[in-house]
Amino acid sequence: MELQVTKPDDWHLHLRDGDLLEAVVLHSAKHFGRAIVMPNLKPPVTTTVAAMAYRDSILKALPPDSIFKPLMTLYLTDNTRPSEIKLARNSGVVAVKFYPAGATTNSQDGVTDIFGKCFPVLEQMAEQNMPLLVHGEVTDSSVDIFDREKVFIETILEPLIKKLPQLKVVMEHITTMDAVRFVESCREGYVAATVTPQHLLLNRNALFQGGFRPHNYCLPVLKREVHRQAIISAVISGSKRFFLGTDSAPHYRTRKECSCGCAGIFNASVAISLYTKVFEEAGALDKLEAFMSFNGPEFYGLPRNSTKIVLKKSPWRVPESYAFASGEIVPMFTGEMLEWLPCDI
Ligand SMILES: NC(=O)N[C@@H](CC(=O)O)C(=O)O
Ligand SMILES: [Zn+2]
Ligand SMILES: [Zn+2]
Repeated sequence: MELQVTKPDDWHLHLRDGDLLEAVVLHSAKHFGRAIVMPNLKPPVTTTVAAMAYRDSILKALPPDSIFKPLMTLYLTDNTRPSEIKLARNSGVVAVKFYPAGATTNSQDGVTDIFGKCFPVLEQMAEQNMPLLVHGEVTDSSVDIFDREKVFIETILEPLIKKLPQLKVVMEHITTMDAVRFVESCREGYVAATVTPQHLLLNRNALFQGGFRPHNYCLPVLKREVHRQAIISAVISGSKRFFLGTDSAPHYRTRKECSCGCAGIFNASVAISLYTKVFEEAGALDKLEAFMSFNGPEFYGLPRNSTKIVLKKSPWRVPESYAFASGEIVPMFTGEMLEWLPCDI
């Protein structure tokens, strides 16, 4: 069996820099046309100048014949100025990322009060039609880690959208039925969400299957089965509000398997196979192409990719790990068999 689809894009991706960038970028460039590249480097990409330099280093890490296009983002801080947004827009930066300070990997320079100092920046973004990409979790240590997305929606996102209804917002890597309901309740074309393979295929039991599984640890953390089911229903509904964002977030094996392991799952090499598995198992392969290749560009006001890929039903085994001179990276579904193989035409 074969399925032809328009080449997908990845609307949420971590490419890192230095050795790690060189190690992972080809996995994304192989099957995705474009990717929104997250700015949570050390130090973070807070200026247009830094975003352009980062873009250059990504392009340099690609083979000369690659047509993969990195779409750049800025990391919002309490000190970002409205003038930086204008500059970013004019330089081709596509979005601004809002990390609540302390919410996830390399977020310590993130925002402490979105309704305070950042507000003029958000107004400028709404004016420039620049989307705000959100890591939607509160950081309050009194809020249970499994409730942080829900509380973020209630205390930050709902009031934010009320105050600035013209601002485009993407709720990244949604994990709960609360997020699904929230996104569905907002104005189409203004609020959307990315969905990862891990939040479609794994519930929180996957963190503790026969022992602790650090390679299934990401943020927002995996949730209960009811939430996973709600996210599947959302993506197979055909709604334009949901689109592909892998959140592929590589960390070396030594940084995952240790006493304080990093959050993040590397899935760039398996993502298309895994999304296809989800849609096939839900009997919704007819909705896969819009989710992978149409809804994202439409939200961002970009054209669809003009080339196609083929998904072949041809079983293959996911490597146990990818070894590089700089270290080893363990992919999602390590060592397991997958049914669908994405191929270029
Ligand atoms: N998802 C993760 O668990 N980690 C991401 C950060 C993020 O997307 O929140 C990372 O950069 O490692
Ligand atoms: Zn995040
Ligand atoms: Zn991410």
